[in-house]
This record gives sequence, C-alpha cells and structure tokens, in this order.
Amino acid sequence: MKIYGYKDLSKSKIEELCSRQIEDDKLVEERVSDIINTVKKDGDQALFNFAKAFDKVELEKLFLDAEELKQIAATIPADAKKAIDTAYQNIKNFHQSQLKTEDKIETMPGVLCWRESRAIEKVGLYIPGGTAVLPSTFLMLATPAIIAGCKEIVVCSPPQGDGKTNCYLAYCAVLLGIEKVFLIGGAQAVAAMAFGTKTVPQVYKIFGPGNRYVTTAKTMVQNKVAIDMPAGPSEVLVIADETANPSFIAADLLAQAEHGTDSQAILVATSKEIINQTLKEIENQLAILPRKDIAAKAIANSYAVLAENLEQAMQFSNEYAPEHLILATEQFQSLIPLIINAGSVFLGNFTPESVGDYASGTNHTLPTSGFAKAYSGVSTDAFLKKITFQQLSREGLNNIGKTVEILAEAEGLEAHKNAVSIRLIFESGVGRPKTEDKTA
Ligand SMILES: NC(=O)c1ccc[n+]([C@@H]2O[C@H](COP(=O)([O-])OP(=O)(O)OC[C@H]3O[C@@H](n4cnc5c(N)ncnc54)[C@H](O)[C@@H]3O)[C@@H](O)[C@H]2O)c1
Ligand SMILES: N[C@H](CO)Cc1c[nH]c[nH+]1
Ligand SMILES: [Zn+2]
Repeated sequence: MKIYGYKDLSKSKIEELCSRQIEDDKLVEERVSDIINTVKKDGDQALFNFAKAFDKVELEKLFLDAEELKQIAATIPADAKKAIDTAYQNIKNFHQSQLKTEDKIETMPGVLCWRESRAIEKVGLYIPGGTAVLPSTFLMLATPAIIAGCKEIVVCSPPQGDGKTNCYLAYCAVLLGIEKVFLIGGAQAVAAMAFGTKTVPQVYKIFGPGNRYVTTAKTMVQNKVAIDMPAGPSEVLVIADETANPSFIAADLLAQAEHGTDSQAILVATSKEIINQTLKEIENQLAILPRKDIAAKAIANSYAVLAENLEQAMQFSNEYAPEHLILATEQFQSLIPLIINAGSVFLGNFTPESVGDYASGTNHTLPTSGFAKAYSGVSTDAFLKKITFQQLSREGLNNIGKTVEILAEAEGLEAHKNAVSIRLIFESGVGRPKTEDKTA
C-alpha cells in the first residue's frame, strides 16, 4: 500500500487518487453492450447460454419456485436462521421509520399543495452471487420494497454450481414471502429485467449492487428503466487519529478488500505511526483470511494518506466520496458537520463497518466510485414515487390568476394564459349567473 503526504499532493494527483477508473473499462462496456443486445434478441435462450458461459451451470429452468425455495431453506442451520431473523427485524424497523406523510401547504390563500407517495409497481432486485452469495443484500433490497408496497418484486441472482441457490438466500425468500428467484446473474440479469423475456417480467426500476458487469449494464439500460444508483465494487475510507486502534482499522480495511480485487480500502490518518502499525496489522490479518488472494490484490490497489489534521483528512474524504466512511477517532462528533459526501458513516472505534453490511438496520446498497457526491443509498424512498397535488378554490384562482397570466404571456404561451383567463372571466359573472363557491 503506497503512502502519500496530503500536503505534497497536487490537485490533479488528488483527482487521480479519487478516480476509480480501471484500465479495461472500455472492454467491459463493449462486452456488456453485446450481452444486452443478445438478451434483447434471443430472450430466455440467451439467459441459458450465459449461465453456461459465465456461471458454468447448465440450467433446466430459469427460476426456483416457492416449493423449491422452501425445500432449500429448510436446510439452513438454526443459528444462521436466527441471525437472519434479527438482521431482518432491525432493517425492517429502520426502513419502516422512513415512511412519512407530508403536510399539505397553503402557498397562498386558497392554493393548496401537497405530495403523496405511491409505490413503484414493478421492481427488479439484483442479489450478487459471483465471488460470494449475499443473502444480506436480499434483505436490504426486498425489505424496503415490501414496506413501500411494491406489487411485483422480481429477484435475480446468479445460479450456483448445482443450478440452484444456497439455503441462506432461499431462507430470505421464504422469510420475505418472495415466491420466485430467477437464477440469472451479471449484465444478462439486468437486461432481462429491463426489457423482459418470455419468462422474466419487465420492471420499471432495477435495484442492487454488483460487479462491473452488473453496474455497467445498469447504467446502460437507463433509457428504458430507472435504476437505484451505480453500486459497484465495495470501498471504505477510514479517517484515523492517534486515538484509533490499528488492529481495528486493519480489520475494517480488509473487510471491504475481501469483496473483490477491484475493491478499495483507503486510510487517511493524522499519524505516521498509526499508518505504519495498520500496515503491519494488515499483513498479520491477511495471512489467516480464506480470501487472502482477493483481499491482498485490493489492498495493493489501495493507499494511505498522511494528513496534518482531521479537517484536512475530511477534505480528502469529501473529494473521494467513499461508499463507507469510518471515523476511527474519539473526536468523531466534531467531524460530523464536516461530512459532505459519503454513502454511510460509522462513528468511533467501536462501530465496525460490518454491522452496517448485515444487521444494524441501515441499508448496505450504497453509491460507489464517487457517486456518493450525488446519490443516496437505497432506502424506502427509493421504492416510492412522490406525486404532487394542487387544489385551488375560487378565491385561490383569483389570488394566483394574474401571476400566471403574466408569466404565460412573458413566455409567449397564450393558451396557457387562456386556461386561467377563461375561468376568471367565468367567475366575474360575464355570460353566466354567479354561483356560490362550494370549494372555498
Ligand atoms: N456498492 C454496494 O452497495 C455493494 C453491496 C454489495 C456488494 N457489492 C459489490 O458487488 C460485487 C459483487 O460481485 P460478484 O462478482 O461477486 O457478483 P455479481 O453477482 O455482481 O457478478 C457475478 C456475475 O458476473 C458475470 N460475469 C463474471 N465474469 C464475467 C465476464 N468475464 N464477462 C461477463 N460477465 C461476467 C456473471 O454473469 C456472473 O453471474 C462486488 O464487487 C462487491 O464489492 C457492492
Ligand atoms: N460491503 C458491501 C457493500 O459494499 C455489503 C456486504 C454484503 N455482505 C457483506 N458486505
Ligand atoms: Zn461488506
């Protein structure tokens, strides 16, 4: 892991360090574009072929039904079932609290405006399953979808070696009341949900994280469907001072590094000593990790920055806009107001990022690659549309009418003006007897 001194970094070097561009991005785009076009053209047959090519599985059918899911779920160990139940309850509590009704506002006398939420009717959820199957992502996506009231929830996850899925994912399906899981992974899953095939229903919005193929496909189908955000390879940035524990920092960095070789784990510390001790700890902890080869590659693509103080560290973090930000310092309270860009934040030395990945209740589907500058993570809101309403009484139309007429005239849109004028004239009594205002 390379170490940089913040004060020696030029603006362009900071930009380079914060960019997550990878050399073969163009190649991935070309491949994904081919996959999308093939699914559009060949439908289900393309999905069988891609499962064979990429997942090394010859599928008999493209989904597991409720009975099959129940049978697989029955093999889950008792402690895992209990852990999933606990995580689900916390995620449900937190996401339920996000459902809010808004007040109606009278912007001027007789002019009433408000917003109401409606669930997106058909949503597609992608659950990663390449290097690791992530049932936690199933909970993170389906729980808010159900709370929001989405009617049709289509779930895709790559098939595993036996042409099925594992007991944890199947148990989540049973727990959540999802009766079908499509065994489709990668860009082809995104294409299937975006355009529909004979077997896979077309949806209005696609959610979920994934590798570069999945994320690139999501960005490419956006002229057809909505997406939650680009949620690609996991990343973490840890800000640490001398009150931090290097063993904890190393563990947190490795936790995200083990997701994939293109993950990033960045340390920004105010103490050289802490950086050196953390690097040593990374070596020690890496040695005993089953996924050490993956994590070691991700760590090699990562770096540490030595900042002069915590404010400077925050400045770097805001430019990097990490998916996960850990404030490994006893001073975390004073840093909270300085956070501008981050997906999810972990405060103090006893809040490991893993709790957010699984069970604290916050959502782990979060923007990566700097998209935390503009996007939020998945929430119940993401499954809702906000529809605005307005209702004018006769008094309201009298109060606002002139304003609209003048603005319509300024834009040269006479018909717009007339839609108001015709009512004002009507109201003034020209051509008809004046009636009582029943809406006032
Ligand atoms: N940002 C977030 O919120 C978040 C949350 C969880 C996981 N993640 C990230 O999700 C990713 C999961 O990646 P994964 O690979 O384990 O699973 P995945 O399910 O995203 O991808 C597996 C699929 O990729 C496709 N694929 C693999 N190699 C291919 C190739 N050469 N050409 C075309 N398609 C190919 C296959 O179809 C396979 O089914 C990780 O990078 C992890 O860090 C991010
Ligand atoms: N850290 C991932 C988000 O980047 C989420 C996850 C799922 N399982 C473990 N971790
Ligand atoms: Zn994780």
